[in-house]
Amino acid sequence: MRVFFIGFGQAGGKVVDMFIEQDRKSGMNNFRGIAVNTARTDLMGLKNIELKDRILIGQTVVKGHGVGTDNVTGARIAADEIDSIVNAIDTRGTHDVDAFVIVAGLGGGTGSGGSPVLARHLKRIYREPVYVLGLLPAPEEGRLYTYNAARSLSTLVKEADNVFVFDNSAWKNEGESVKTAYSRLNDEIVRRFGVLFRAGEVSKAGVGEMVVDSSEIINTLRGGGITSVGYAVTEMVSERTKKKRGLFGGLKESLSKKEKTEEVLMGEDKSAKVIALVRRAMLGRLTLPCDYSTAERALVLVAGNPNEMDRKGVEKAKSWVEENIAGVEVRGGDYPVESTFVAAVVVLATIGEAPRVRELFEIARETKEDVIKSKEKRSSMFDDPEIDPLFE
Ligand SMILES: Nc1nc2c(ncn2[C@@H]2O[C@H](COP(=O)(O)OP(=O)(O)OP(=O)(O)O)[C@@H](O)[C@H]2O)c(=O)[nH]1
Repeated sequence: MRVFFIGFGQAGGKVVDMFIEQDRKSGMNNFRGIAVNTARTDLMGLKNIELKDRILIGQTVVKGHGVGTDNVTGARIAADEIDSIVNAIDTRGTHDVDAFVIVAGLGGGTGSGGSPVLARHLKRIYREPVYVLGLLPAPEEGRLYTYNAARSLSTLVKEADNVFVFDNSAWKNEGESVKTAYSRLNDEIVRRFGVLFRAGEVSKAGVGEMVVDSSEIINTLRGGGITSVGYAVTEMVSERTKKKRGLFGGLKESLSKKEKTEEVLMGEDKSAKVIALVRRAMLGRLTLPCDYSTAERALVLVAGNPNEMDRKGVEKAKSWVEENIAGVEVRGGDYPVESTFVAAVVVLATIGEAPRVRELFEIARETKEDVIKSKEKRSSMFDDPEIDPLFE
């Protein structure tokens, strides 16, 4: 899949910078990316996005210092400067792009407020789908972050074609602060979404048996709403690969009778391993912990060495996923890469129930009520008819 990333705000910029780095290292050149921010220093800190692709907005309003966690200002600045953002995207080239992915921390100001505005405009201008990868704040960051994230997320589900959610709090370790966890969390994000977004593109390892096309990813995400992604990885080198690579590698292709029997057993073994890997991906830690049985659609992607791929295994794993989600649409296939590792990605699309999202909205509702009450209290303190102001 050819993806155009837009990193909005500090967190979004950092994550997109890492996607670009990963893409460069893989030599595949599938990703294109720009960063948009109201803070000059955040843009200066990026390493892989070219200087000309770092767009500073809101200079006349915040003078390059960021919007200070005010996402209403973030949204206003994005709306005022939408032409220059879209222009930067256009200049970078969009003719061969399969999808746009906006990445943003939903708890802050610039990315939280700006990403729904940008999603709306991109959807109006382009035919390609517009997805958002939204990072949820940890509760310890305070109620303002939670309130911002709830407002941003509720707008994003209306404006974007689908929202991938990554919950920072689900991924930081017990006792660890979210700030010290960032680089580990970002590695996790880029690893799983990198495999997903690169699917369908021809890698050095060739073409897969059951190739996942970008249209399958797009169809999986068609239902909108929010989506969570599972991932698992294992080292999986069959005896045959080892033998081929080993001391006698290349000397003989014909296997003895005993070895042939072993191959058949290994075939089944490979299939069982693929199924186990996919189960681990879906039942393990998801980007957003959720009730997977409420997912409307799913995509199963197995990436690894073509020798270790097993069509039957992928098919059985897809059936297992189908039995466990609400809907019946499960797409999937393999994706060959030159590696001794095999990774499974399970996309649980259009989820109906995620406790963290419910909690986020609950806290946001209470926060709004508290803010209104304290405003009323403050204004009543000065609201004394006996005391005349100096002038009206
Ligand atoms: N996963 C992850 N989350 C981050 C990172 N940096 C910030 N966040 C989260 O993103 C939210 C804040 O968003 P930022 O991107 O820093 O804010 P911004 O969009 O630049 O907006 P302002 O700074 O208010 O102008 C918080 O909930 C942070 O926990 C990061 O590198 N990785």
